[in-house]
Amino acid sequence: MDSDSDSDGSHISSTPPRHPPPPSPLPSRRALLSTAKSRTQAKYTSITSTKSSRPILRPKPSTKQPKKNPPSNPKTLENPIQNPQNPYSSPFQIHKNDTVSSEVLPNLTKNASCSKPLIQNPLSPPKFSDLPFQIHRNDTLLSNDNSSGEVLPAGGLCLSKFASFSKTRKAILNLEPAEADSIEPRLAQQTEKKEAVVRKHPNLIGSNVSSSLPAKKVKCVNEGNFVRLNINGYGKKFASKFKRRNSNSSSGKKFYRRWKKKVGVVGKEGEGGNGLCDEEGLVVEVKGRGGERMDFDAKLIEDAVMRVRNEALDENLLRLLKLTFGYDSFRDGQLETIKMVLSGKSTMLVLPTGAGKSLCYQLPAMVFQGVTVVISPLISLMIDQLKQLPAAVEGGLLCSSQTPEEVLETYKLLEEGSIKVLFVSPERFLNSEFLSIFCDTQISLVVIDEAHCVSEWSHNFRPSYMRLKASLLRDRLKAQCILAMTATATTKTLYSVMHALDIPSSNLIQAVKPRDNLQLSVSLSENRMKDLMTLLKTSPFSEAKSIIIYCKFQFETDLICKYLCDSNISAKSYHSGIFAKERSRTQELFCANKIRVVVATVAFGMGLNKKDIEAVIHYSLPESLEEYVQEIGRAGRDGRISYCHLFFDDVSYFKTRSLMYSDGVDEYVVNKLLCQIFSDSTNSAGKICSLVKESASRKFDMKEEVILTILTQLELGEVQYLHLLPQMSVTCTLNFHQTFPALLAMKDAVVAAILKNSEIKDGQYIFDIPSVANSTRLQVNDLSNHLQTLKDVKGVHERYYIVLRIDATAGYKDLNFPKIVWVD
Ligand SMILES: Nc1ncnc2c1ncn2[C@@H]1O[C@H](COP(=O)(O)OP(=O)(O)OP(=O)(O)O)[C@@H](O)[C@H]1O
Repeated sequence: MDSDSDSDGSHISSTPPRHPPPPSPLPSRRALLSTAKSRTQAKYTSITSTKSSRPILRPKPSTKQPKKNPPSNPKTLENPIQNPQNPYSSPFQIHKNDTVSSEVLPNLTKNASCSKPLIQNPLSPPKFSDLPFQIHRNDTLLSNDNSSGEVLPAGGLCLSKFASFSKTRKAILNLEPAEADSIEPRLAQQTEKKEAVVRKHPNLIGSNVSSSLPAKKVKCVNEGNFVRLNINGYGKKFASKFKRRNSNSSSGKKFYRRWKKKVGVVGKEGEGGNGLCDEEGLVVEVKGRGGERMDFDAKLIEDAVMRVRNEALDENLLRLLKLTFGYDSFRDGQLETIKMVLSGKSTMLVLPTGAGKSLCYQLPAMVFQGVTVVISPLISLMIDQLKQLPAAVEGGLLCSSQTPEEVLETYKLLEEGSIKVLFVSPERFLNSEFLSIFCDTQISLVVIDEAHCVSEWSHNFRPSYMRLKASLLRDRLKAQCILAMTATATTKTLYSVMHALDIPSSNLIQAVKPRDNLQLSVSLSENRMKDLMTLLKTSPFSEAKSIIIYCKFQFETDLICKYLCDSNISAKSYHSGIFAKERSRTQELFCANKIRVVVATVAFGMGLNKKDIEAVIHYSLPESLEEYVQEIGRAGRDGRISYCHLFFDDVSYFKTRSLMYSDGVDEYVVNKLLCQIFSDSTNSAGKICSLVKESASRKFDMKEEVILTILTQLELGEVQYLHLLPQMSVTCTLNFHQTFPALLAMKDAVVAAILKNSEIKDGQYIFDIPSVANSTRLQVNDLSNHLQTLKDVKGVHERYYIVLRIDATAGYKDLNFPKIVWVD
């Protein structure tokens, strides 16, 4: 691709315009537009130092906030909307080559007659020239010059230079053409065959589950089901046996059928999908890829695999690539990564979204004798990746939505060696049963997808990713090699991920592909709603068919959505306060282009597989540059010009700034939490206790993930104070309907313990699983299983509990918690 001159920073090269070019923009004093081709040389160091991605735990700042300086000039800029005299009525203009951000900005400052630089006071909005919105190109990026400055490819990686990393430059791939042997004609034959034959792909969701699996055994009414168990009291309305049985069986079957139907959906490819829950309950869409499968010649592939096993030469790898994937060449970074992984070197791979990271584990997975375990944060991602496995690679999936039968079937296939690539969620690592299956299964490679989630400094930190430490992966799973992959990470994040996973700095591979099809702009706004509406009516946004509007707060998304709908713009809001099913529906409609706009919080985007998003608008400031880059990176994945606009206003700036500390905790509340866990007289070593996520969050005024982070730290620190168990719903209600409870208690010790630990309400026994587990000395799992044998469990799990086993209480008071958890 042609390189563009540094100066203009906005020329779009060789990228097809999505729409006819917008009319030449009028020069506007109001419009602060740094059209930015994102081939950049971002001044990232200064940005990271002031607004690096935040850790989940950080000391709360002193309550004595420095006094705010009064805004230097509240009316810094004239608002053309409010000023009818202003000839430049549209505040939003996308500048093309001729409008140079570096010129616009000083002019703007001048025009705005700001008496002081905006950044002078730490609580004042920063100077625009210091803001992350000027994204300059960086020609050196494409060169092999290691001295190149900071890199900020929009939608891809943002890195600042970091001394301890020796960045591996992208290899200039100069592969010899594959030997002119029989591959070409056979490939041609395959392609022909492909049109004629649609073979059933082995990597269907649930294909690991035999379709002939017996459906859940329907118990006969007169079978010895002497108790009726319900969770969280949901069975109360089914007081009568008849109603309850009906309801229970239908619900259970529905879930089972749902899963089965989904299996069918994926298997049949291309039919409508059903929802699936991820570990956090998000319902996601499952769709087939629709007849893109490539028929394959097992013999040829086997031969190619053997050649690579003998010697991982470029030509051998290329041959395998062609045969398995049908590609003629490797993309930047792929060959290098594959070779590293095949030689057993743990590697950190940073490639932009869509650059082909998956191939870097898919191909080695074929070559390795053992299993490749891929850890992925969302079920939707796992399903996508499973579907994208080449037909020659058998895949499997373990997730919370599977029935016990499906899980067992997957374990069986693993044992038999019929699964080469296994997708799991990080939460699985809480499950000792899961970990134990790998005692007899060789794991050749562990892949950590979205590896930035490992770092507390990343924009998507997940406490459950914290346990993915090299020690666990190597000691417990006996993983021979680790491949961590991400598209977006700051240097700090990368450093902490590589540190946690024990990846040497020399094993960092990054092939940065600047997103030069994104046009970035920013405007000052005093009335964001009004300005947003104007923006949406102004070219090029008025022509964009698919738009995401990011807001900080849930109420804003609802408000804007309503406003848009009232203005005949089809829109839906998306935030974590909306039911998972509805969220899934919104995503589905958006992907099918049935709605034009999704107004969302940060909750929207991970796992979103839509290539033709034409605009991303930030109604509110993102919390970090990393977040911004990731969010705008969702636009224009089809390579066509796309537009990203950010509204900057003082109010949201100050709000965002103050909220940046909301993830912080102070010593007092940490102590309160520790007291609850350890000081409770019932909580001695070996005991199990539970915390209700929502109410603990309210009680201690800490976000759920902050609590989980603290608990994980207590588990993974030098002393193991506790052991986190998989989340579960722990309140149960029992109905005894065929036998007297006391009689049953004489036969069954668990029932006896339940009676002792229950509260009786309306003839029902309500108890808490950890209390019964403690008094019976059973593990919660065993207890739950035992309860299942008494009666099917019915329950909508609305409230999740964090269940933990206390391992050590001595000395917890000496924990100087902030020192343990506060990084940096
Ligand atoms: N060497 C290659 N030649 C041609 N196409 C390729 C090559 N490698 C990967 N692709 C294609 O590129 C597309 C994106 O690949 P992939 O999904 O692996 O990207 P990714 O980097 O994992 O993206 P994300 O960050 O969204 O997960 C896929 O359609 C894949 O088939």
